[in-house]
Amino acid sequence: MSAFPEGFCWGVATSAYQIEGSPLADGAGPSIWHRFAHTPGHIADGETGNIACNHYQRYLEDIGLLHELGVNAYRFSIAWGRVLPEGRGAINRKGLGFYQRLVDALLERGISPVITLYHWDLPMALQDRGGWINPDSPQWFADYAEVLFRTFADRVTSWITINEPWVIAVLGHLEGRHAPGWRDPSAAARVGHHLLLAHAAAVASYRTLGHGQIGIALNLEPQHPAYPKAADLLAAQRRDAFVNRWFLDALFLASYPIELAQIFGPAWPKFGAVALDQIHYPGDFIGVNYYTRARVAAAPEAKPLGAICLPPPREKSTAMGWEIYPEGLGEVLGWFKERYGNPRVLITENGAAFADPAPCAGLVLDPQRIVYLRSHLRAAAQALAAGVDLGGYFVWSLMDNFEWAEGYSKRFGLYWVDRQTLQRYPKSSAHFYRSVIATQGAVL
Ligand SMILES: CO[C@H](O)c1c[n+]2c([nH]1)[C@H](O)[C@@H](O)[C@H](O)[C@H]2CO
Repeated sequence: MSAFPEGFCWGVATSAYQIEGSPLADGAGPSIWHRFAHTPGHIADGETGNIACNHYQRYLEDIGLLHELGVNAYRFSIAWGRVLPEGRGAINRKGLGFYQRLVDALLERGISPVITLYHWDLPMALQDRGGWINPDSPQWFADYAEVLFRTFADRVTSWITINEPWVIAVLGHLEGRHAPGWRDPSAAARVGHHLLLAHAAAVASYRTLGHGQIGIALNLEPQHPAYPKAADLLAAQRRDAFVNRWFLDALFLASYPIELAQIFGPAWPKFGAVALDQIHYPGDFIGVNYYTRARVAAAPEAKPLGAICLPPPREKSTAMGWEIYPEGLGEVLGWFKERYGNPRVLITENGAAFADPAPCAGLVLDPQRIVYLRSHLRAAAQALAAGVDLGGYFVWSLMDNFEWAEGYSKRFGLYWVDRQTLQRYPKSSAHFYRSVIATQGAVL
């Protein structure tokens, strides 16, 4: 019996800097990840996205892999700097042309493009104007989005404005682990707000230019007390406000959790009612990027949250050290039905990195990933049966790629990529996912 309805959106996801390579080809302007990766000490093994998976040259081959999987959708991002090398102003027709060829080739194969406008690779030229702390950044983004809405108005009907504003604000501007590598609480708070304003401006623009659906993708992670202690419960609630409700409440309730002013202290801006009303723009769907949960223990010395996350037992961990916890996907999906008016939800990322073996006779055996995907797909099916308005599921990722600060050491793909030859090899999880799609989940 099929666990998912006819018309369910089955896809895989990637992002430009992680797979394309050729970051400066055909007039493209460099991104902040080009600069960050080329700065020694930021990326494991000193790797960069200069080559990545060379998708910029091999995109037709990769569309062949999508066809082999039987997906009906493909989520990818557009590199802003390929289209607008200076981030604003003159359009680089060669850069835009790559994405036009990619979209047309997808459509020829009956695969719906789901385009992420921004997956972390801000043009360096805009970073040199302050980047996302600049109050003009929402307009920069809306102008860039308009170029793409007009270019693809007749062909693309599913858009994601921004991938994981929390990661951009926190990893990029508070912890400094991602580009642009800042460690500034005030900047992080303002970046988060400007990203929400940018999302709202792009949604408003799409309402006049497009006739499809547009949303945002959030990284969401249940925060559970490590032990049945009041202090751990309070720490988990604080971290839930910081990781999850910061953007969920802003988008759906037009308010920031009160904990954020306590967490950020004087670095938290005094947002007025107008500013809060401007960020109340969830769009047509919400994208959920789900990987794991956190087990939170109180730690007064661990400023500013007063909380730490305990590592999961090794036998329940992925190669990233993240706990394998499929129940958490059902919990997160339930939030939308219980708290936020049951909007349309897409699982825009779900997957895992494991220490995959090298190919043998052209196939990589990855049983752990099959177990991971099966358990999470079952959780998604249960949420759907419980009334969550779930419209689709995207595996992260199509193929092994540049895993940001981890370089190429962490493999999330359904296809294994030989780092010497860039040859793609199917993993057994690709065959599993193909069977899930072909049976609408009946094999789960
Ligand atoms: C806590 O995980 C985040 O939700 C998350 C995990 N991931 C992401 N966000 C990003 O959207 C991808 O670019 C990463 O490659 C992928 C795997 O790390």
